[in-house]
Amino acid sequence: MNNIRSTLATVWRIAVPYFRSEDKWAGRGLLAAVISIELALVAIDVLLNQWSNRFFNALQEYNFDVFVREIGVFCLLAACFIALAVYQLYLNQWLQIRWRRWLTRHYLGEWLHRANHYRMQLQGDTADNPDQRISEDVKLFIERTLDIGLNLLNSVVTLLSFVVILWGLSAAAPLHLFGKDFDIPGYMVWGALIYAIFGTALTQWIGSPLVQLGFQQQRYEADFRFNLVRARENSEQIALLKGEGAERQQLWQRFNNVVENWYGIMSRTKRLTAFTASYSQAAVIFPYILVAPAYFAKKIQLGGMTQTASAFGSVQKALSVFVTIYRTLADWRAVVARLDGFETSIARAAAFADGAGSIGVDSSGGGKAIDLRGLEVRLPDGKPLVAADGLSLRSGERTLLTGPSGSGKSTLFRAIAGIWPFGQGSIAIPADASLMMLPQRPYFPIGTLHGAIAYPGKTESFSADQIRDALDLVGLPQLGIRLQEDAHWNRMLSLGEQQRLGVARALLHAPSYLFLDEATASLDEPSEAALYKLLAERLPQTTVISIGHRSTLDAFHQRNIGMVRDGDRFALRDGKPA
Ligand SMILES: Nc1ncnc2c1ncn2[C@@H]1O[C@H](COP(=O)(O)OP(=O)(O)OP(=O)(O)O)[C@@H](O)[C@H]1O
Repeated sequence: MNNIRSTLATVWRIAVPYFRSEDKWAGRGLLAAVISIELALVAIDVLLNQWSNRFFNALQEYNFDVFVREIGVFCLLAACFIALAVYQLYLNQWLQIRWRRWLTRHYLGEWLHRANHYRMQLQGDTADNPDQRISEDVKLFIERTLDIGLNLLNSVVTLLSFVVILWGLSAAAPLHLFGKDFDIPGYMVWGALIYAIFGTALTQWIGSPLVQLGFQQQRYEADFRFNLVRARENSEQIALLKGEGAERQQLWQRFNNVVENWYGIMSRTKRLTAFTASYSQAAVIFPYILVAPAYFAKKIQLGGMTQTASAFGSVQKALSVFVTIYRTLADWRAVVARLDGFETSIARAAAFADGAGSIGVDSSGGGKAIDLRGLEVRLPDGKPLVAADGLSLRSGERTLLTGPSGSGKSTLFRAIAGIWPFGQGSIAIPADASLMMLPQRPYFPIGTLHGAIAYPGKTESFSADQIRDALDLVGLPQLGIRLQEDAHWNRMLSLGEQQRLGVARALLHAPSYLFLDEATASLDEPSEAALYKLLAERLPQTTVISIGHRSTLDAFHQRNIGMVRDGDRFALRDGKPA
């Protein structure tokens, strides 16, 4: 029960913001329309139930006039039913896409906000495969929530309407057994209730493992898909290392998880279907058995019997809603749990960004330098990595940071960029400063070369001439004619060419602080020197902080800072490490 309550609370938390958003009037209007149509459909069911009494009585009495009139009534009811059903589906789908559009934008906004996506990865796998959450789970959540909600609403209203009818019919056809009448008020209603309770309890008992199995299935499928994509992305490395065998084996292992879990689902579903199919077949005949004695004792007519059977069917179906939607319900709960995990993980990542106990980045200061105060950078598990108290990166100065591999140079850059929360102390950044990080492997979105270089700015922020000039400067004039070509540039260009493009990007954006993390390490020394010279000439106002291992870099920097071991961590010292 607690479980159900917490699932419903989560559903409420995920669903309600849309109906309070800027699209609330469209959302509320469509929802109201869909609900109203559902109620109208139940009303038609009630009318059809009464119709069946009149129709079958007319047949039994060979009354042709009534028969013809009732055919007309049926056609009218059926036409209304069809029109309502068509529009209900149409409006329901319309609501789904508007709701999904809003929720997807909301999640994209939160996920891609201030490095939340990166911190979520650092936190472990509470929100594995965010792509699945944002694309598939949002869609399923909306579809299933509407489906289940409408089903439940239909059941409640059907129940209320038909219980009254069935109660009346029970009085008209008293329970007649062994030649005697038993006076049990509403005995058909009780019959339907007992039947439904029995069905629901057994369904829950047989089907409950399906919730967990469904959750796992989605996870294994997403894992398998993600690793296929990863193999595709790294196809060159795999081919060069002749890693196809290893790749096949680990993909196969992941796929085996999918298969094994699927066998579990199959065997459970088989049992559940055997039960639910028997249950619904028995439900067809059960009311006839209950009223047959009264019918054969000539206490009711054929119409009364048919109406009773159909009313019993409606009450029983409404009461057994759980049995019919069990599979959907199981999937839905798995989807709700995943979206809940995703939201929690985003919230934790966001809290980390500005919470206590993590590194604080203050970019509202009025100073002229980036100041590290009491900074202690740690690993996610809390182990100390770098102590950097009192370091000041003064405006216009060019600093080279050196130190052993794994000493935490890149992580220090991440902390300054504000994406590494683990640790304590603060980093003050001048309010008007713009920071740009150039890593060893720059990232280029798939698209035109023009857009890839302008990234993260908009394509139109730079003219084709500006981009061509920058390409000439970094030694890639041959790319000038390919600006409009769509490609996966990270795959197409050599690492050295990508690094030159990274420098072109920096020239165009002209940040006030430029951090180069081995950003030219794949180039030969003369080319690297030429690029550093270019940066000094073209960006004289920019403060440059580089990480690099080559001694030739010294010539382009005024200051050297070394990382030296200090107990269980590294500390910063002016000058090169010994
Ligand atoms: N996401 C992470 N989770 C756990 N440990 C990490 C993570 N990222 C980095 N580390 C660890 O932090 C340490 C410092 O890594 P970092 O990349 O900052 O070193 P570096 O000095 O830049 O090394 P290199 O010169 O080889 O590039 C390494 O031991 C690394 O394994």
